[in-house]
Amino acid sequence: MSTYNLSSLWDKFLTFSTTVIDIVVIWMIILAALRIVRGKSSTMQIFKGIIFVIIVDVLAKVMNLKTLQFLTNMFINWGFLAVIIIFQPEIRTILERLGKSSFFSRMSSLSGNEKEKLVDNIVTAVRLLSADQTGALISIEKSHPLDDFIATGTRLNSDVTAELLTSIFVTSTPLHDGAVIIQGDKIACASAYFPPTTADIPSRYGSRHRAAIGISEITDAITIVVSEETGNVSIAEGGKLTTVNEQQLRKYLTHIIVGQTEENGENNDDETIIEADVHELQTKMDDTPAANEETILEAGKITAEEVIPAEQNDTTVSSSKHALQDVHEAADAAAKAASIKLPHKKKRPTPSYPKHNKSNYKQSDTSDRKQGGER
Ligand SMILES: Nc1ncnc2c1ncn2[C@@H]1O[C@H](COP(=O)(O)OP(=O)(O)OP(=O)(O)O)[C@@H](O)[C@H]1O
Repeated sequence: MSTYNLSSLWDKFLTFSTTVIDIVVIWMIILAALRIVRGKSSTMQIFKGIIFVIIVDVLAKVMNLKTLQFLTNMFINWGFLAVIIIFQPEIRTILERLGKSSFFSRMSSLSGNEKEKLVDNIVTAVRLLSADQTGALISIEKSHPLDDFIATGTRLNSDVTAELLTSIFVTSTPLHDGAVIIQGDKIACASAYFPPTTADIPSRYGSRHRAAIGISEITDAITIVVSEETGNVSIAEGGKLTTVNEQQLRKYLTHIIVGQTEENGENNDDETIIEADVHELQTKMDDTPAANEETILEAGKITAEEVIPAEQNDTTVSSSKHALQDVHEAADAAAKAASIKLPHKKKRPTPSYPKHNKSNYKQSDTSDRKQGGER
């Protein structure tokens, strides 16, 4: 084969490759833009309008329609400026994401076994925290680095184990306040501060849930919240909070971290968990239904004096070491039946607490300490 033929073949190959790269890049940009505008109906309409004009322009060129071509050209030339102005927030989001994304995120460097172990440890810890009604806030870093938030807490860089996670949130320990951040298979820090959301959310959600939603609005992290008040477990992602049970949590984390869906599960509702909003799932870890919406809506109107003192309940104070919790549960049940919402158990007046046995004193003390120690 002559040198001329070889060089012409090489030129053709180069032209073909650059055309393919060009098409792939444009396609990726369109996909990224679609992903961002999806769900925002007004932006989507404008986006569809632009695509329509581009199609008309191509057709006008193919069919050699001069006037139509002049009009679409005018629109495209000037429309470019208009698009930058109209899509300013979206363009900002794209650029921010490009800047923040770490292509080789810590999670992706873990082996399959390490990822499964990670899911297992998190789920076990959350189960224990939920059963104990110990409040917790755990964020799992995905592609957006959480270093800025880690800097607000106490650095740990320890392996993720269920034991360590549960110990961190024990209220008598110095690190329990704030959030734990998980990077890869390490607990990067505890006691981190997240900017709370300013969104209008139901009053039953306090600062812990606001912080979880807040971080999920500005990063792609998955944040798990365990409510101290109810033991409910929720996942905050993309500005949405969804209450989940243990099975749903495991399935969701497996889907996100290991990257696969459990095939044998009868309940194939990952998408529901991702898409459902705050009102939809109200399942406690043990599948006990949570308080109903009306009860919760009353929350703001209840004063400490309206708490039903433990002694007035029919319930006999249990001699078990969970006596205080039994009393709270009985009081909550009575209040729920009467369609009222009790304040958080920490805020109930002292007469609510039985003072009969040692364990009750212990828990009462912890409760007081907690109140003093909280931000
Ligand atoms: N901005 C924040 N960043 C990190 N952690 C926070 C933030 N705000 C509150 N917290 C944590 O949440 C705790 C207070 O939770 P609070 O009771 O107000 O919220 P909640 O949403 O009602 O949760 P719960 O159902 O557990 O009571 C704080 O002690 C702290 O540990």
